[in-house]
Amino acid sequence: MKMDLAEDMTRPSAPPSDMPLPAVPRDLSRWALFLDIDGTLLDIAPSPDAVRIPPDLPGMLDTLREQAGGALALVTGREIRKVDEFFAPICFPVAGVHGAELRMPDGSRKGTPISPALPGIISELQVFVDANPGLLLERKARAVAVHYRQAPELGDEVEAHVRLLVETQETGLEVQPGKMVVEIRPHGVDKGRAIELFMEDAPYAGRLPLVIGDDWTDEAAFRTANARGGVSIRVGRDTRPTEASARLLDPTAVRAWLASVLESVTV
Ligand SMILES: O=P(O)(O)OC[C@H]1O[C@H](O[C@H]2O[C@H](CO)[C@@H](O)[C@H](O)[C@H]2O)[C@H](O)[C@@H](O)[C@@H]1O
Ligand SMILES: [Mg+2]
Repeated sequence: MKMDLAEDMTRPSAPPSDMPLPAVPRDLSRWALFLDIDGTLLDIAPSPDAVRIPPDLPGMLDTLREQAGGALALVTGREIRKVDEFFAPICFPVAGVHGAELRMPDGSRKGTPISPALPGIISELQVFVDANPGLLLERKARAVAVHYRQAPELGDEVEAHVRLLVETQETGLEVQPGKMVVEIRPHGVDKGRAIELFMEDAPYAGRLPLVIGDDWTDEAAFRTANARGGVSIRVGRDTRPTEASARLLDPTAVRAWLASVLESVTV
């Protein structure tokens, strides 16, 4: 059975001593904020559509964006259309599908081509999921995810099956493991590269990236933040290796920390 180390909420709540809590930035004009969604801003739920959006979260993020001169983006494995549903009516700049879709602050979009191999892989995965109760298929335009949260004992089998489909032929796709999920995303994209693209232009250019994330896909974003002298904050209680330099324990702590950032700049 796969270990979902990144989110075992039953563990004691003390952070590892070598990972400090992040300092609260006082001058938001120096920072560009890049925030992951699932497991960071939102608590993990039993299934992708069961997440709860805290009612005050969209407004708080919007105020943060305003206080940061617009230099905030959501960087997520979700599709942009799903992010818009979550935060409606507010439309944030977004890197969706682990960086395969981008919406810039002016509303312009960039996206990687859809792999011609994807429809066939999705059909095969649907058969696999139908044959294994508890598995759930999440379809995206450029990607697909097999969730095993309701059948954790199938984690290894899911990953092996997905790797077989993706890695034994030329697909232009890559396997992206996550929390109780194995995803397939376009080759050559990651959250770090997405942040680099945002950082090329106003209002992000010239600022320091501050990245908050909780999962394997966020490690590329942490590397980008670190390489640019920014701050990388890992969310979680476990001790798995990470390139982040600071830690917050869970999404509740993230939301409280972001509220404290706002307080420190608006007082
Ligand atoms: O990059 P993120 O914003 O963290 O998105 C990563 C994936 O998150 C979602 O799946 C995860 O959250 C679900 C809801 O809490 C949970 O049920 C699932 O087990 C997690 O893997 C989402 O469904 C994926 O599309 C995202 O790529
Ligand atoms: Mg996440």
